[in-house]
Amino acid sequence: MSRAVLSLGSNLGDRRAALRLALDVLAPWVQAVSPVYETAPWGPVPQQDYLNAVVVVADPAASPRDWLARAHAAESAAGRVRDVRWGPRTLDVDVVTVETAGAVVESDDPELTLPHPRAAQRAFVLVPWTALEPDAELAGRPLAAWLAALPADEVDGVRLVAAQGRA
Ligand SMILES: Nc1ncnc2c1ncn2[C@@H]1O[C@H](COP(=O)(O)OP(=O)(O)OP(=O)(O)O)[C@@H](O)[C@H]1O
Ligand SMILES: Nc1nc2c(c(=O)[nH]1)N=C(CO)CN2
Repeated sequence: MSRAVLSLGSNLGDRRAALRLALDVLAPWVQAVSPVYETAPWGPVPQQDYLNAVVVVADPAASPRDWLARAHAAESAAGRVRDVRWGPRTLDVDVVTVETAGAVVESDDPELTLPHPRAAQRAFVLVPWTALEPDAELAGRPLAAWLAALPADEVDGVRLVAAQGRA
């Protein structure tokens, strides 16, 4: 069994529609969908607030590359154009972590680095993931510990807007 945690984000166009589209593309594999949060932009690029959520997906046969391909398929369905790094986008789907047969996959391949190297610094990933799996670990450390290490204003910048995954 392959199980993955995917992060969804949108801050361009109809943000709710983009998250819904991602859930539609990923529907065959979705096990759980977090609440939706409105989040202050992370990173150096000034831009609009995002809607973010996290989904847990599973598939007996998927490889880590399959999850990346499915993430990219969802982004393409939302018309994502790749331009500015960390800039605004209709839909961003990142592969946060993958488990195969219960073991966390580790990879330093630039095309698919696992676990995602910046997830632990992102309240917009940690808060929705914690809502789904409060006892989960990332890179060997509980999510709560990563969150406690972040500046309070970054965590406060993640605001619940919809209690269920369908925004
Ligand atoms: N865990 C991962 N999840 C998604 N993409 C990844 C991952 N590891 C490496 N990549 C590579 O990163 C490339 C750029 O991805 P993307 O455009 O989503 O980056 P970004 O959202 O601007 O920045 P970030 O990677 O910090 O989220 C992708 O083409 C992909 O091959
Ligand atoms: N809050 C928030 N900030 C971001 C996000 C995101 O999904 N949420 N995605 C980015 C693209 O890399 C850059 N900054």
